[in-house]
Amino acid sequence: MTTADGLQSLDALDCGSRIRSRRLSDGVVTLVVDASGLSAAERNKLEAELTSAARAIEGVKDIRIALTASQPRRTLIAVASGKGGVGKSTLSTNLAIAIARTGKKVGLIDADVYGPSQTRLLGSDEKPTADDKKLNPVEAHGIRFLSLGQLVSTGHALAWRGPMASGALAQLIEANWGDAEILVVDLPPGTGDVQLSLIQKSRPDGAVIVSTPQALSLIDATRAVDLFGKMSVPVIGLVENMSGYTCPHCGEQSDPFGSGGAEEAAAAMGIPFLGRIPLDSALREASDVGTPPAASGGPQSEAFEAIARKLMASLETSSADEHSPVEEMADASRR
Ligand SMILES: Nc1ncnc2c1ncn2[C@@H]1O[C@H](COP(=O)(O)OP(=O)(O)OP(=O)(O)O)[C@@H](O)[C@H]1O
Repeated sequence: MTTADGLQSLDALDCGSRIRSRRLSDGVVTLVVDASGLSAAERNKLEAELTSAARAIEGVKDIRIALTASQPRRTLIAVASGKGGVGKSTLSTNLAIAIARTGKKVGLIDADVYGPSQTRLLGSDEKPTADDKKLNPVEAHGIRFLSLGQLVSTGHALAWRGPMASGALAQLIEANWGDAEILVVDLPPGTGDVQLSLIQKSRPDGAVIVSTPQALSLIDATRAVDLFGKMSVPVIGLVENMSGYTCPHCGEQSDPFGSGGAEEAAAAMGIPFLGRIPLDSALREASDVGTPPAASGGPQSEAFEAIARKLMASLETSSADEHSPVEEMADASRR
């Protein structure tokens, strides 16, 4: 086989399509190979396969292989709350969509073992397919998503103990997220196994904590902030949901759950306040029928867009500056 034929023969290997460039000069083969999405073991196997094939080419004395990964680094954002029912899933859905509308590729993971609701919120009952035991996320409203709710039949309880729930979460995180740049994870309420497993195994880049304005919810939100702080996950900020109500009939403003409590609590904890989402029956109705307001760009989407902008600005600051304000604030909340 001639040298040129030898180099060309590498294409016939299973991994041949990953070769981005090849050169043979003075008996040295230099290959640039795309190793995107491969585990460490798979990268070693790929390197060994190419080395042995290149060694068989006539006149080859040395082989140099450069493995590159074109896959973007993914930013993992956990959305958490201390208490249930405060609107964590509603925020996760609409925040993910609002970020996607800024041009980012976004994935959403519904890790709420107690009540996965993203299939309803996104109006999709499509089941994910799988390749090589990896789940393929489903598309809806400009984002991709996976939910524990897709893995069980509707109305059936997820009676999972900690390790099972953590295993299922790992399956969702290690799915085929392709070119997704940001993954938003909708966590169950509280500070239990799923939160700990996510923090320990996947190290989120930041956490967004949701609370309603009243004291009981804020006390629990403080616990969630404390958990992330203790585990060195920067708390990006606190969102106040169900804040202020405008009567659709008479237009009177009222505050059924109080007002401004989350902003004060954020200041007291030394973490940023990301904004408030009004209590709005139109938001609940749209969520119930799987038409997330953030997707339409109407009046109900404004609060989510503003929070998405603050969150993105905070992430950009923290990636530009190694010891970012977010981390400093997380440090402050740890002290
Ligand atoms: N700002 C809001 N205005 C009106 N209704 C809202 C608002 N936020 C959430 N809701 C409604 O409150 C209910 C609970 O919201 P959601 O499921 O998002 O909360 P959660 O914190 O994720 O709950 P869980 O603890 O069950 O996971 C839903 O019916 C939702 O539509």
